[in-house]
Amino acid sequence: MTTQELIAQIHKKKSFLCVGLDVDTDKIPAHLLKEEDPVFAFNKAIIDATAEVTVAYKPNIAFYEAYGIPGWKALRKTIDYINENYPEIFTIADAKRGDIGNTAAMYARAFFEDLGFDSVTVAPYMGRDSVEPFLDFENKHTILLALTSNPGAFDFQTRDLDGKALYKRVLETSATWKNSSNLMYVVGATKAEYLREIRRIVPDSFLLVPGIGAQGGSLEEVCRYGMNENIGLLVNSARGIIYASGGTDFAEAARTEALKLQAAMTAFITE
Ligand SMILES: O=c1ccn([C@@H]2O[C@H](COP(=O)(O)O)[C@@H](O)[C@H]2O)c(=O)[nH]1
Repeated sequence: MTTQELIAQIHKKKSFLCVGLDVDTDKIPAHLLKEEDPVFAFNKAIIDATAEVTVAYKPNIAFYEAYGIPGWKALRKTIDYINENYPEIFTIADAKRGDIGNTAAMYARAFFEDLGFDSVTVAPYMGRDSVEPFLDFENKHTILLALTSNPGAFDFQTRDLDGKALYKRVLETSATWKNSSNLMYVVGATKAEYLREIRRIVPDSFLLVPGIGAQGGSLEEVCRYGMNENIGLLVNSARGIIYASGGTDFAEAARTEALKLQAAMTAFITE
């Protein structure tokens, strides 16, 4: 998907909501456990209930890898279901990969070519040659970890490197790489106060912002400091939406939560 198509969809749906599909079989409604593929059954119901107000889905790959081969099958069915039924929706493989160049190229093939995701999250710490193989793919997007939502972000990312915080070096340096227009960045909603500064460095890039809902980040602050003239944000919520109810009404409850977030987002979108 092109960035322009993503922007058009945001304006059409008046939403920049990304729903996280982080499926834990200990948390899904008990009646689904009788299904042949409970993870896919859960995702399908969540997707159908939320697609109208959602512009991106983000399965975190850990939640599929944890179930071995059945988990990978559920992931493939999920991405195929989205691509076949909701091709206008942007898909993110939250895999946080990063390795030497020839290995990175295989990760890129796995997520972009084989699975057919629009984007993948990548850790920047092995540097240019570990990221550029992802950037070679046209109309595919590499979402680099910049300033993450967890408390451990302060262990390294905000530390000084030659007079500048490491996360700022990541933003500045990556922007000089080949095909850097295919880059987006992860910035945690719990770090909203950094967004003004981040926007000075990457004014035009899309930011994937996890950390509202269960992690306590503020949507209002993210919008106030992080929005650019193309909106430029994909705000993710997983647990706050997909586990809104543990009963048979789980999909309806997820839709209600997604609608609440979309309504809050709409207020920030000016035509
Ligand atoms: O900095 C980061 C990077 C990624 N994540 C991921 O986003 C979701 C958040 O889920 P919630 O349930 O809405 O908290 C999850 O997949 C994380 O691994 C993040 O939280 N922070």
